[in-house]
Amino acid sequence: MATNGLPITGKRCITYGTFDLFHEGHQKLLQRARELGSHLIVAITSDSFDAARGKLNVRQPLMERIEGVQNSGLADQIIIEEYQGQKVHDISKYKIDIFAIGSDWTGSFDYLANHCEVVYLERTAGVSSTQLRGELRLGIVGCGRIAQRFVQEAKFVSGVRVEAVYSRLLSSATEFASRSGILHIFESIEELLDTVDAVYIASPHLTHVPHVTAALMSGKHVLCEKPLCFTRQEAETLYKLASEQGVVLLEAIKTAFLPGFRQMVAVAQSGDIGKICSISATCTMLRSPTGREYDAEQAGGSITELASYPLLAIVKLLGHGAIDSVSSKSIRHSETGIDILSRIDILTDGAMATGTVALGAKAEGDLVIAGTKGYIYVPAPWWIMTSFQLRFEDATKYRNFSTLMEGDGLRYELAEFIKMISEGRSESSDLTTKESCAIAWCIERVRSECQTIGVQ
Ligand SMILES: NC(=O)C1=CN([C@@H]2O[C@H](COP(=O)(O)OP(=O)(O)OC[C@H]3O[C@@H](n4cnc5c(N)ncnc54)[C@H](OP(=O)(O)O)[C@@H]3O)[C@@H](O)[C@H]2O)C=CC1
Ligand SMILES: O=C1OC[C@@H](O)[C@H](O)[C@H]1O
Repeated sequence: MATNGLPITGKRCITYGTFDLFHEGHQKLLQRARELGSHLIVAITSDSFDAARGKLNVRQPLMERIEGVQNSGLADQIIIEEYQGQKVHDISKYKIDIFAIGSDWTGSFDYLANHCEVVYLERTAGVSSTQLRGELRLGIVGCGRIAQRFVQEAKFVSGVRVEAVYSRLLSSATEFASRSGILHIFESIEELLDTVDAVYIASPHLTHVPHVTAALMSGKHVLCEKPLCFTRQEAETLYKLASEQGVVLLEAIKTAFLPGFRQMVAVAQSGDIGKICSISATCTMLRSPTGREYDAEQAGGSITELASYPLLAIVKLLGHGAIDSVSSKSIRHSETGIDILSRIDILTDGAMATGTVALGAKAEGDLVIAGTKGYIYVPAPWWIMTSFQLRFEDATKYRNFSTLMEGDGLRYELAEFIKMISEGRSESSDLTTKESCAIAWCIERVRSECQTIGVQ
């Protein structure tokens, strides 16, 4: 008898894994799996499947991981695992007798016992891909709403451990640390910086520049919440400092790192919609007038809180060097004076863009990118996009795109940050230094020349 062209002489065994940085533990596991039968199939996870299930810090691309398994000489056949539920299909397709997997998964695959024998293999103690990748010790500065979400998301990114926290108030940091299982709490940012390899700055806007500066000065990699700063000069100074110190500085505009946004940018730039001539991006989030976002002393307002998102789309799609003019109009809050709704207009040679942001008005948060041949429509909330549609004059010729986004999306920026550090890269193509500086420049122009058209 033959299955997929392969003769069967005994039991057929299958095992699954990522096999990143192929090591002795993998070798021994495959050896044990091989001894269970006469034909061993090794299923290696595809890059996109790993990303979709939240395994975001795999060092080697699929081809290199395949090579690692091949070089072991232990696999009779290698296949790729691409989707959830594939194991059941594989067992039937390849006429599998035994499903084998490391004992760290004990219990997880008992459901396959209806299809074949399930064996959990002993793992080699003291060696793992995680160990080989090493774990970056991350400190968090500020422990408010975004930090709370971030610390949960960080659990899904391998190669990093949130180790310490510093906040303005020791009581806040202590409470946050005990809720999140963080070991070290510090009363000063300097003490925190002494203990970690990298920091995530999640404190309010006006603290970003001093905190980032302190971290870079002490040679730490920095992931900083948006907006990184309010002027181009500040942005350029910070990136120069990062480069001089040989560390990574990344602005955490989460949208830039989402699989959906990456794909949308690629489609927009593919020529399918022709030449981009107009962008309209709206981002509104109602916030309490008593919160940080309405506090003028803390640089509150719709522009500082939300403009990073539309500006990211505009700068990414029109080009960081293409912007000729930036202007804006705002409606302000009668009591605090902050802008509760602002419209930013950007012109380039041959294209125009509008970003609308609001903390005190609600609108459809969609994104429309118009081109000479068609347009892209991204439904609300586009800044955490998971789908978009390509549309044309002939309304029947649309194409739908959808991508998986795990959690609330923050894990992707962290995964890119960790990858940059491990690969010794100072630039991310998702959000380049120049793009981040251009966004800071637009915020600077808008803040200095904004026309108030009324109060509410
Ligand atoms: N990417 C995203 O989706 C989001 C990004 N953000 C960005 O993150 C930043 C923080 O926003 P958010 O979490 O909403 O804010 P919060 O007001 O909820 O939290 C801010 C935290 O910073 C602490 N803090 C205040 N001043 C200082 C200081 N001088 N030094 C250290 N810590 C300080 C406060 O703690 P304490 O009790 O100690 O004063 C508080 O825990 C903003 O810049 C915002 O734009 C915000 C939300 C979402
Ligand atoms: O960037 C943001 O996105 C999420 C919101 O909750 C937050 O206020 C804003 O800063």
